[in-house]
Amino acid sequence: MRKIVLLGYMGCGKSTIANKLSKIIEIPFVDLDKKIEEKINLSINAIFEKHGEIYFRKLEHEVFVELLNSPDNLIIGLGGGTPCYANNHELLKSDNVTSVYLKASIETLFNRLNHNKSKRPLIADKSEDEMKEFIAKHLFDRSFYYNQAQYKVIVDDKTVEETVMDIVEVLA
Ligand SMILES: Nc1ncnc2c1ncn2[C@@H]1O[C@H](COP(=O)(O)OP(=O)(O)O)[C@@H](O)[C@H]1O
Ligand SMILES: O=C(O)C1=C[C@@H](OP(=O)(O)O)[C@@H](O)[C@H](O)C1
Ligand SMILES: [Mg+2]
Repeated sequence: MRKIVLLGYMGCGKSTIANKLSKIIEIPFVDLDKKIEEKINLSINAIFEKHGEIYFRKLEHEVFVELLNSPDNLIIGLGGGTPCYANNHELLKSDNVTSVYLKASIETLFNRLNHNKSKRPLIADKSEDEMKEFIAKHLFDRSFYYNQAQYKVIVDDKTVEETVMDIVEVLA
């Protein structure tokens, strides 16, 4: 069954946009991070703290594969790192998957993440100056994987509704 997969850097809006898109196109939304948290009954922060990032990436891969193999039509909101580990980007090329990269500038990401970092272990402890540099470098490293997506939607200066409508057009 069809899977619509939203990917992109932390803070680009995957979870927010997927939630709204789900209501409009009437396909259920599953957030990969939430599914991971439910599976082992720990928050993302606690998984990183107790078990480390490598364990998280393994779990993330397993849950992503489970979702892709589920018999339902689904919108899947990935974590920012999902396409960049365990060859997950190859899974985006499956016939039943439509992948959409929500592309945000460093400035947009910085503005959104600066007030919203406590639940994101990779940036939680960073100062403002460190954040800007970290996002710039990290986004550069990850762009290769994000650019594997079938479609790209720019999210800068758009409302949630505008981005959702752009995705609806791409999917039509
Ligand atoms: N136009 C917008 N589109 C999407 N998110 C926005 C927008 N403006 C502000 N935000 C905020 O940015 C944050 C995006 O976070 P989230 O949806 O969790 O992104 P991701 O899942 O990609 O990390 C949310 O706090 C959301 O309310
Ligand atoms: O970019 C990353 O490596 C991560 C992004 C997070 O998801 P969001 O992109 O939804 O914040 C979450 O999976 C974890 O904190 C790691
Ligand atoms: Mg998210």
